[in-house]
Amino acid sequence: MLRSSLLTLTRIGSNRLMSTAAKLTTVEVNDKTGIATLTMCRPPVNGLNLELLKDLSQSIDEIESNKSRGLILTSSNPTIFSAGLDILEMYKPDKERIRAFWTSLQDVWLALYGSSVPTAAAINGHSPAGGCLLATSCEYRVMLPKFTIGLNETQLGIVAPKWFMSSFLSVLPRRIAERALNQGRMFTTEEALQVGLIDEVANTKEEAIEKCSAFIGSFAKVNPLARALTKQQFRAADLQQLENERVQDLEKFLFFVNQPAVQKGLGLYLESLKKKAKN
Ligand SMILES: CCCCCCCC/C=C\CC(=O)SCCNC(=O)CCNC(=O)[C@H](O)C(C)(C)COP(=O)(O)OP(=O)(O)OC[C@H]1O[C@@H](n2cnc3c(N)ncnc32)[C@H](O)[C@@H]1OP(=O)(O)O
Repeated sequence: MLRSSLLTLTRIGSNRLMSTAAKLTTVEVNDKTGIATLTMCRPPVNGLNLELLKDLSQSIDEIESNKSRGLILTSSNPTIFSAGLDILEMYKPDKERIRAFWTSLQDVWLALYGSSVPTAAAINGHSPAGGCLLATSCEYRVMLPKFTIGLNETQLGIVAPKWFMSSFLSVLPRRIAERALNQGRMFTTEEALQVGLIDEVANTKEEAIEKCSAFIGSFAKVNPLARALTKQQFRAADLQQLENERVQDLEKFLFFVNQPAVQKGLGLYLESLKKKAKN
């Protein structure tokens, strides 16, 4: 039975819907294909805060242990896949909470990038920074037109850690990845397709999910264990590097984020977002 004690399970047509009590994510398993759709639903912008990250971890673990045939990551917001890390977690942070926050982000990345099941992202909205990290941790990306995706950290005066770069580099040629990261470049859907940051464009979320399902279905005749071990061998060095350096990575993040100049930059950026929202 596809559920844990923290999950409720409902049936919608041929799909089983599992959702966490807090409902920051839902997991819907298609009974015909066996593919799980993991949907982020944290209004207003799917900002990755501690609770959403914990939910994501739990849902990925569920999908992994329930032997779903694949995982499709998407958003319930019609214009935003994820706005990336919730800046409020990093601005004037609480000492204990920010440790748990960063550790949970590491957990999500390790689980998603290292997942044994085929993964795809149906990017149905903007996907900056941490949103791009989630999308590039998947094996395949289908995006809707007129949105943007990229690692814009340098634009915010912050530095993407090595493992963000690993995900980016698993998708893009090194020269393009390096330049885009240095510039903090956000790509339009069309540009992302051109450089290979995404694999396909779809006109609707449903079409994006179909295309992701078709990608996952392309492994139907491949031995699942051989496929999973092959994927993990490709990703082993990146995963091992973070496993080995988890504590140092956390300390580096804490040191960096607590620098007065970084706090000032984050404050100004938050203000500019709020001003933009008011206009
Ligand atoms: C070596 C170790 C060092 C480690 C250093 C740290 C590394 C950190 C790594 C990753 C960084 C990140 O992920 S930082 C987050 C980056 N994200 C962004 O820059 C996106 C910012 N948001 C936007 O561009 C837009 O909001 C949007 C395109 C995503 C959506 O636009 P839309 O017009 O639809 O919505 P609004 O802009 O009006 O926003 C609504 C509402 O949400 C608030 N908001 C938006 N994004 C964030 C966010 N990331 N965190 C917190 N809050 C966010 C925005 O302020 C509005 O709030 P109010 O309604 O209260 O005004």
